[in-house]
Amino acid sequence: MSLSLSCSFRYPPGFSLEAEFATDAHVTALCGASGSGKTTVLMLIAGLLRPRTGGIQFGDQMWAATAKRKFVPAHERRVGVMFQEPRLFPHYNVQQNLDYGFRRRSGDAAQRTKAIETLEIGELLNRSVESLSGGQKQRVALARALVSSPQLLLLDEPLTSVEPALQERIADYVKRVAEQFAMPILLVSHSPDLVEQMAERTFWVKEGFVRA
Ligand SMILES: Nc1ncnc2c1ncn2[C@@H]1O[C@H](COP(=O)(O)OP(=O)(O)OP(=O)(O)O)[C@@H](O)[C@H]1O
Repeated sequence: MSLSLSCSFRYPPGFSLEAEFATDAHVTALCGASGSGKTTVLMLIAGLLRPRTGGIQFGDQMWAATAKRKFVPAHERRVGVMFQEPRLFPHYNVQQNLDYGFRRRSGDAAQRTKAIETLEIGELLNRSVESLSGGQKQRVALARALVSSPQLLLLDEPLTSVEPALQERIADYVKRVAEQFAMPILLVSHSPDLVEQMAERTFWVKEGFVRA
């Protein structure tokens, strides 16, 4: 499944972005310094921001085309997003957070079991989200995004708070999910090492420019 962006965006106070790239890799990375615009690209793809000019296409679906005044809203794109700060439901426990992702999009039971095992969250299922560490929350958020079976998964700095011993395993797992479940993944990272481990294709983001 291919994703292509040819668009621009500007935050009112000044930061502007131009993205011009296309990929059909299982795992694609956007790599760049802090403040270069990586999260802004993810938000445009997720439909949480609207391009100022140009368009965004995923497979045969045109998600945004400013010339045609077309904009498909976030909830119609079936995109899973894991933000840098895990956005879990604080009043639900871990199990209930996973159930939310699973039921919402009739997920795959084998994938759910595998996600729990690989991310080592089996012992956390009855814990409240508030009691988890940053790395534990990140693993739960990643599992929730995976079990909701999106057609595209966006991960913002997925392994930053995960301890190094687990990072490699999770990186391998994410790669396998992208291949086996036909779920392309676009991830954002400032770490070239991590990107090298996970992604088949990398695009560099520099001061608001992303180019193939
Ligand atoms: N809501 C906003 N309003 C105005 N400017 C913003 C807004 N959100 C982000 N910016 C600015 O846009 C630029 C790009 O931000 P973005 O979050 O996309 O960068 P990033 O590469 O993901 O950074 P980091 O790696 O630190 O998360 C930054 O200069 C940031 O200050």
